[in-house]
Amino acid sequence: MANLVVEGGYPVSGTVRPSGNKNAVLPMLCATLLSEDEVTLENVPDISDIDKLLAYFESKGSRFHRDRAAQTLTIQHDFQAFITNEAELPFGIRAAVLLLAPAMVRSGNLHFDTEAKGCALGVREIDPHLEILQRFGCRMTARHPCHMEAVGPVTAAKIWADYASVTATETFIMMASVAEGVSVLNNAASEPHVQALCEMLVAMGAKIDGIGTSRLTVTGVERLCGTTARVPDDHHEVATFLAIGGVTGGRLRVESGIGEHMELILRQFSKLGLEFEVEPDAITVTGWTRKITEPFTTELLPKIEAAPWPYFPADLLPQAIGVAVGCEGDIMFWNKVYEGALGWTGELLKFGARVHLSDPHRLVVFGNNQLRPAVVEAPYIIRVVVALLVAAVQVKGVTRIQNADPLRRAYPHFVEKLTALGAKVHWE
Ligand SMILES: CC(=O)N[C@H]1[C@@H](OP(=O)(O)OP(=O)(O)OC[C@H]2O[C@@H](n3ccc(=O)[nH]c3=O)[C@H](O)[C@@H]2O)O[C@H](CO)[C@@H](O)[C@@H]1O
Ligand SMILES: C=C(OP(=O)(O)O)C(=O)O
Repeated sequence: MANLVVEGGYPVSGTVRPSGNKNAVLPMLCATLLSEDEVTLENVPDISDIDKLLAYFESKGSRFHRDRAAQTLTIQHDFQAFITNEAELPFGIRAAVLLLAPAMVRSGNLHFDTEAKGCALGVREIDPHLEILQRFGCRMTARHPCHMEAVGPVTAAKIWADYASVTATETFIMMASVAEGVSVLNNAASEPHVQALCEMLVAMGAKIDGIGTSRLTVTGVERLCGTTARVPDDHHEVATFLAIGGVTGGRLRVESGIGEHMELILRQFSKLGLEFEVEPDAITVTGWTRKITEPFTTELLPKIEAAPWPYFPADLLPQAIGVAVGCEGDIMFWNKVYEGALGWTGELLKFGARVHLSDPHRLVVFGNNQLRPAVVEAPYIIRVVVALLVAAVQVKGVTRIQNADPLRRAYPHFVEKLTALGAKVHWE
């Protein structure tokens, strides 16, 4: 495990372009297995989750060409190699669960361990995925490790999900795209990455209605063809750059055309005193007042709530908490998604921040802290490493973030990018 050493107090300024969204490229890459043709992905981030998926595909004889400098990846699968499903699914990444649907379509028969956990945010359920496979006509014949087999052809399903799960929606979309008949998912997730998967599949010949809404209707097709698809820029990385620029007193311009996805995100960060200039193809953080916006309703504590899209994303709540510890007022953070996503906040005490974990979902951050550099321990949660970094860059002195490796799962060359913008940060 590697540690990050951060010397805070230096403005992070300039212009930067974000990378492709990890949570978009992963389902897009898994969905390439639905076609026999070559698929090219553009704006592919150089992250370790991709390396793990490609190692899996390589073990199955898939051919690919990856140009890291050009950020492109061309891949083609050998369908025959998937008939015996012997390769182990990758460990330590949630996206392993996204291989279940396309591998089942290819092989009709799947042995796997339920180890598709990813970040340590609480229980990472696999049940919704298994239920979707069953509803499309697969049968479970063994548990732990699990064995599933297709009973006949994949046939359409009408499902009303318990909750809007990102990866379970993606599993549904992949199954439904090639199932016989018309499938419907109610309570579908609609995150930008879910939309990106839908758009790629439509370009491959899939018939999907309701993209970006909570009800998806998919008419299955016999064959999906090859395509070239662009991975959308990562709205998490855009927001992270803006947060870091703002709390360091920098003026940082992030160039990207994903402004349509940023409105609510920027409004929540504005509650923390960050100031922005928005142009069609760029967002610039121009200042940080440190003042929390007080609600007109005086009985209310200011709050930022994270929930499935179009709410503020759970994957951005830690970064917002990292900003809040430097503010002058009090504010509550509410993670309506994960039951284990705020346990790490005790690490903030080491910076001298005062925080109160009301229950597993709600945290109050108190203002006017006298922050100091610290040695902190990152859990296996990508966004928490970033949150600790957001806290560290605003404090003069040297902070050490131990076990910061999860950063490499989603933020390509992040330390190099920050260094080029004036931050003092390095791996040790
Ligand atoms: C590879 C990938 O894409 N990972 C993302 C995906 O994970 P993933 O698809 O695993 O996350 P889900 O959307 O399934 O939600 C995670 C958990 O939150 C709970 N839950 C969620 C929604 C809800 O309305 N009620 C509820 O209780 C459930 O326990 C669920 O297991 O979406 C998460 C939520 O945006 C993100 O944090 C992850 O980065
Ligand atoms: C939680 C995350 O990822 P994963 O679901 O892949 O662990 C994340 O991207 O913040």
